[in-house]
Amino acid sequence: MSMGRYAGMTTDPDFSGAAQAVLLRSPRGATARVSLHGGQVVSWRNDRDEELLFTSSKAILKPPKAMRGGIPICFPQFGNCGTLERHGFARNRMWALDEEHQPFNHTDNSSRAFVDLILKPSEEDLKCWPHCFEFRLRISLSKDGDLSLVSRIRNVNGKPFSFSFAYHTYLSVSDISEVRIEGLETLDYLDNLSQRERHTEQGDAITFESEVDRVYVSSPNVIAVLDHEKKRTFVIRKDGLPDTVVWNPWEKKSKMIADFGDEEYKQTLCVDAAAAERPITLRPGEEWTGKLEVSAVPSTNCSDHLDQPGIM
Ligand SMILES: O=P(O)(O)OC[C@H]1O[C@@H](O)[C@H](O)[C@@H](O)[C@@H]1O
Repeated sequence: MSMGRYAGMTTDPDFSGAAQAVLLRSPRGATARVSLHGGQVVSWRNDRDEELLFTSSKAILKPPKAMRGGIPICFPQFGNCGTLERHGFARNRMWALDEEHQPFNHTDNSSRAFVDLILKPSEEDLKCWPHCFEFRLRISLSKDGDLSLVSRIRNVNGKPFSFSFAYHTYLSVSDISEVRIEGLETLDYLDNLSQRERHTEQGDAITFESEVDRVYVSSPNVIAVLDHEKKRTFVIRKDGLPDTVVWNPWEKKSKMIADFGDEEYKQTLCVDAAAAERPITLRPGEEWTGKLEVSAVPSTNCSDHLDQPGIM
């Protein structure tokens, strides 16, 4: 693996998974670990070394399946809406470092630690999803430790293809009953717990008392997840991704998931920037970009962050 051409990046000697991983370190000491298996962010820590993403104590760190936690990439299918394995194959594949290192024009890299990964379909992938693509993923940490993921998917096929997508983000929270989401009020959502029936959210911030599995459609590009007990707010910004998926398996479902602890539903909330309701279609030669940026800020300062409109 060539090092040094990626700012702030080294191989990760501490990662106990079987796949190779890299460690990003921001100038102020925040870190992110990225596994080449799945192109998955498996850890994100602030400059006080507090972990901000959830990893299950029962997570299986060995391929072929994605580890339970961090940020698995769902592509080319979100959920079970299609013929592929749930959430598509990208999260279960080995990614490579992108040696071509193409410039991502919209990003100022001078103060970021970053790594570029690439996924191309294997012969096996093409048998179940016969579309040639190049998926470039840049994962970066800003000077202040904000985590960003930029995906660029190019159609290198002779025919159009369509896909759905999500950054399946397992946030670490103190206790799910102390958490609320602001920014999804009054929106329509598809309820995965009742055959994707369409409902409209009430006017209040979203809180949690039971299993939730919803696709909020056409959601705003900035939302906030407030953790009252930790006095921490995650500010989630997205671009190119119309929907937000909110998932917590709660008590009964947790017990049915082999690589998830019975009580761990209390310590995590999945909030995914996604293109889930309507697929994205790319004509030959076209490229799509979908961005996610997550900041973790003390709740008292979060209004400053919510006022900042742009992403990356
Ligand atoms: O267990 P998996 O395949 O990682 O999926 C976890 C969950 O991911 C969520 O995004 C889906 O909305 C849920 O329906 C699903 O159960």
